[in-house]
Amino acid sequence: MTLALGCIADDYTGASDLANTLTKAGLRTVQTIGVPAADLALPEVDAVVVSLKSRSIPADEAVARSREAAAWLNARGAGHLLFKVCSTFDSTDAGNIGPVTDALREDAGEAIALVTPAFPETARTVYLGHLFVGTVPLAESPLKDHPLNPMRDSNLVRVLARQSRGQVGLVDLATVANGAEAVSARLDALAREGKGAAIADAVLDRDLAVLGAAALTRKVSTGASGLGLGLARALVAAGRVAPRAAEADLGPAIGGPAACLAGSCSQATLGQIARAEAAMPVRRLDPARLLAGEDEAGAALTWAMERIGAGPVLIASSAGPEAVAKVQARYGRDAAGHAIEAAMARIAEGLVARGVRRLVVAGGETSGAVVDRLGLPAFRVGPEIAAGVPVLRTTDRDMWLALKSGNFGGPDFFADALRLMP
Ligand SMILES: Nc1ncnc2c1ncn2[C@@H]1O[C@H](COP(=O)(O)OP(=O)(O)O)[C@@H](O)[C@H]1O
Ligand SMILES: O=C(O)[C@@H](O)C(=O)COP(=O)(O)O
Repeated sequence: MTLALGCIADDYTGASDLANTLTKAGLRTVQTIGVPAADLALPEVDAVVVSLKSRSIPADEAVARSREAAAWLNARGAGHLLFKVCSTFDSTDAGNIGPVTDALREDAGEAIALVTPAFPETARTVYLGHLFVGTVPLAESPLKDHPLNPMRDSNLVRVLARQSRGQVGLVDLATVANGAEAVSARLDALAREGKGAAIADAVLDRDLAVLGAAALTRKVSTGASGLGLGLARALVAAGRVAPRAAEADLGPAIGGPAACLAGSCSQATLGQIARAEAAMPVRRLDPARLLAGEDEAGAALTWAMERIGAGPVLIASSAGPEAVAKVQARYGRDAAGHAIEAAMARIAEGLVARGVRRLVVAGGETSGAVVDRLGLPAFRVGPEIAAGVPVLRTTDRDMWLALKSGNFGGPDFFADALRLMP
């Protein structure tokens, strides 16, 4: 298998978002969980997205895992490596976007990497290096209150510079408007000035096509699904991939009980949980009881099993910024996050042990904890539920999943997802 595109995603929901974008653009794509075993049987594909859970771990560990993934992808002939990060640039001043980009770029012998989280389809645009989420700058968006990585600076040149060893430059929209050659020339000029990375502006899909073509002339780039779309279009335009329609049939219906788990505290997910109350029973975990050592997970599982015969159920830990701040002040940010993720993973394991084969999970870290606990090796990509969220089918057993980035999906996301998981 020779890969046209090798991708390393820093979380599992981000990986399925990218796999969805690449599939829609005509690339046969598989999403693996972690760096695959050497003997993992994979279908013939154009792109592999290796999902890591490396967004919120120490930078040196994120670098080591990303290098392992790069080695696996390079061994399969990956023509270009895309490091997939969040379209809201979720990270802290300690990393990990800068350190991983630096490491992958240096290993590939490149002087500079193009970096852009722009993803216009989900209203993430970058202008003069400033990231906008919808109509507001990143630092005024709900991401300012993210439980793990509050984003309080919209200027990504500054944000990335704080995480990087070298300096960071800008490829502005006026340059992007002049086409891929102009972008490449600007990258060369910035590299001569000693810059190791450059944030690239993009506000429309056509800007992504330009950035994809420019990125493809180098071995490594960093971005969200938007850059994935640009790279996919460039690969097709260059004749390096023959585009194909997405697989229509991922296998027979599975049926049986279905459940949803939500650990994201994003505004979008909070609204989706509120809407789900009209459609299914909803159980809210009490983080304070859970962190005090009470068996909240066991109680939620018992609650679920009493109801699941009658239809899907939703279990959520999600809470608004004030409640999250209270829990974090008492137990610590990371300890609280990890304990809640572990409880969600335990609930998922219990549900699957009791026959659930249709599972929707909201939240990147939450999805990572759940999928790791279930030991799922890889997914094939099915139909799109909402922008950035596909239905997934496990490759080693009959199970449907949807891994939803906290911020994505329409108001009725949970019901929308279950409708596409027969
Ligand atoms: N009520 C809560 N209080 C504090 N932290 C929470 C609460 N509910 C969930 N969390 C934690 O918040 C984090 C949410 O991150 P994640 O699952 O990646 O969602 P998103 O996709 O919105 O980023 C997780 O670590 C989760 O365990
Ligand atoms: O690029 C995006 O916005 C998503 O693909 C993504 O990475 C979201 O991360 P979470 O919100 O943590 O799920």
